[in-house]
Order: sequence, then C-alpha cells, then structure tokens
Amino acid sequence: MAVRYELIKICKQTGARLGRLHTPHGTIDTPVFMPVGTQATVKTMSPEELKEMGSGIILSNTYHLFLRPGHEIVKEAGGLHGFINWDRAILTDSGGFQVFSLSDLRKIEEEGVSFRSHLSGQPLFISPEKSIEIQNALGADIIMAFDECPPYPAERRYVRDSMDRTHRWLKRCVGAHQRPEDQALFGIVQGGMYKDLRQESAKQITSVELPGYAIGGLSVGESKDLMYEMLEVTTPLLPQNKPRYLMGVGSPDALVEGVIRGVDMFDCVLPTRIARNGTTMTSQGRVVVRNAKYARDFTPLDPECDCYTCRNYSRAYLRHLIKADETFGIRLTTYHNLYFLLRLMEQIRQAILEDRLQDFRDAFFEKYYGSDE
Ligand SMILES: C=CCOC(=O)Nc1nc2cc3[nH]c(NC)nc3cc2c(=O)[nH]1
Ligand SMILES: [Zn+2]
Repeated sequence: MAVRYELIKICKQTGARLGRLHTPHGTIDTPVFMPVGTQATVKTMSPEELKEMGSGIILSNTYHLFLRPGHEIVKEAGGLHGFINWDRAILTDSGGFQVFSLSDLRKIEEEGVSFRSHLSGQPLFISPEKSIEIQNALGADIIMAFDECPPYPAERRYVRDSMDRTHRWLKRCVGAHQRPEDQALFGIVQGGMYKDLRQESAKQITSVELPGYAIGGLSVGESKDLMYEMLEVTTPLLPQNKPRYLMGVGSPDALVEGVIRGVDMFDCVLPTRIARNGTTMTSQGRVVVRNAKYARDFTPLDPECDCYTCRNYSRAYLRHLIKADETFGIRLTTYHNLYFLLRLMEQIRQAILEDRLQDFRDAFFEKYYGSDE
C-alpha cells in the first residue's frame, strides 16, 4: 500500500479527526498543512529549513514541471525526490487547475484539454493519461486525478456535465496509472456550489476504491460560509478510514474551520505569497511588516513565536529588508509564515487530542481576528 491513513482519534467537541498518513517517505501527522513548491522549490526555502520547521510533505505542480524543465529531465534526475534532494513526502497536482487558471485555454473536450503554454505560447495538450504519465515520471508519493475545476459562478448544467466528465476521467487515470504500489492516486470530488451535485460527485468518486479523496472546486472566489456549507455536505460521504484533502485552502480561519468539518490535508500558496510583499501571520493577527509604523519597532515579529526569524531579528530590520527588496527579507518572512501555519496545525492536533477544538477555535479567532468571526 503506497499510502495508508490511520485514524487515531475523533474530537468529542467537533468531530474533527486526528490521524497519521503513512507514506514511502515517512509518516505525517494529520491534520497537516503542505507548503507549496510550485516549480520544484518552496520559494526561498531549503529542504533543511523545511525539515527544521517540521514539514513532512510538500506539494509540486505538474503543469509547471511539464512545461519546464519537462518531466523526462526530472525522471532522469531520479524523480522529484532526487531532483530537489527531499527525502520526505511529496504530492503533485494533476495539472488540471493550472491549465485552467494559468494558460490561455483553447479547448476542453472528452479526450483532454488543449492550451497554449503560458511561457512559450506553444500549443500543448493534456489528457488524463498524459497527466498520469507525467506524475508517474515525477514520482510523487501522492498524485491527483486529472479533473476540471469549474469556474465560479457556473451554471448548474455546466457543473453537472463537467463533474460527469471528471468522473469518466478518473476511471481513465486509474487505468493509466503505472505505479499504484508506490504512488497513491487520489480522486477529486467536484459539484460546484450545488449541494445535490456535491453529494452525487462524492458518491461517484468514492465508488472507485482509492487511498484518499480530495474536495475540489472550492476556494475559487466563493464566500467562506459557502465553502463551509459545501464541506458539510461532502465530508460525511467520504470514507472515515481515508484522508480528505481540501485543495487551495490555507488562511488560518479556513484551516481551523476545515478541520472542524472533517478535512485532514490542506495546501495553499498564501503564506509564501504574502511573505513576498512583507505580510505576515502572527499570534496577534496579520502584521504588514513593511508598514512605516514598524520603522523603529525593535521587537520580534511575533512575541509568541520561537522560529529562527522571531528569535534573531526585529520588525525594523525585516521592514528595512523588504523595503530594500533584499532577498533575505522574504526568506525571513516566508520562514516565519510557514512556521506559523505548521505550528497552528500542531496546536489543532493537540486540541483534537484533548477534545477541545471548538474552544481552541474561539480563543484563536478572538486573538487573531480580534472578534469572533
Ligand atoms: C492541488 C492539488 C491537486 O489538485 C488537482 O490536481 N486539481 C485541482 N486543483 C485545485 C486547486 C485549487 N486551488 C484552489 N484555490 C486556491 N481551488 C482549487 C481547486 C482545485 C480543483 O478543483 N482541482
Ligand atoms: Zn516566527
């Protein structure tokens, strides 16, 4: 079995799950936040720093690596693990979402998706079989089925036709997968913002026996309340003994609320993306450290954080580096933001263990958002 999920405990206050994900590259405690390394690197972080902050699994994007350097080169390097010198777990997406969101899409049809490279403009084509071929070459421990994430908002008819095709594509992915014993293929539930379609998609996707299931089509511009509503009708239909992965979600509130609604795995570019413009997440809420008010603030970024950044540097220094566009500055804010989210997940896991996740949520929201959101 490539990837095995072990359910450890269910929080009596919320129903949230504490688990362990056993993979060929180590065991990961869940709920887990996965740093995103789009082009085979978590921007500005070394593998050693990611290990130091406790990350056991990172994400890389199939679309980007297919375009550059090409999956054959990565395969010759020994797969992604050899290429990036990371001996812990890796998850790759199927390329679906990036094709729709990055390239100038030409056509979606039963066979696959035609598009132009956002780098060279050259016409390209990805099918479920091609996506699996690329992911088999990249060698990630967890790979994703090729799906369509419908735009938001979208007509019911469009969502229904798209999700039916995603179900047909899943079967083609299973058929094309060459290494199921080494790489765990996850299916992806769709259904847009239509509760009945979500339930039907969950039933269709879970009718295919797989090591894990993802909840797609969310965090695409809908309100958080609508996203939570869709989670509430979807996760109860997913098998308890398999991991649930909510893609593209990573703000502190959405992580806590997602765990409370039965999600085990998350990924998001937010912490690394906002770090690059000097915005950080701290125990007292967001601190935009590039703001003038921090020019003479010689205190740590987050007084409650024991990360490398907070132990060694002041807000004034971080502000200076960011303003001066010094690379070291975004390394320090990136390190802290990732550390903050990984520590938040640790606190969430502890709260589940002690059956007090709702209390933790309320206290955390009060401190981070200043009001009970
Ligand atoms: C990324 C891991 C594996 O995902 C896939 O291979 N396909 C896929 N990716 C998504 C990514 C998303 N990001 C957001 N918001 C930032 N929403 C997303 C929705 C999807 C989705 O429906 N499908
Ligand atoms: Zn810190």
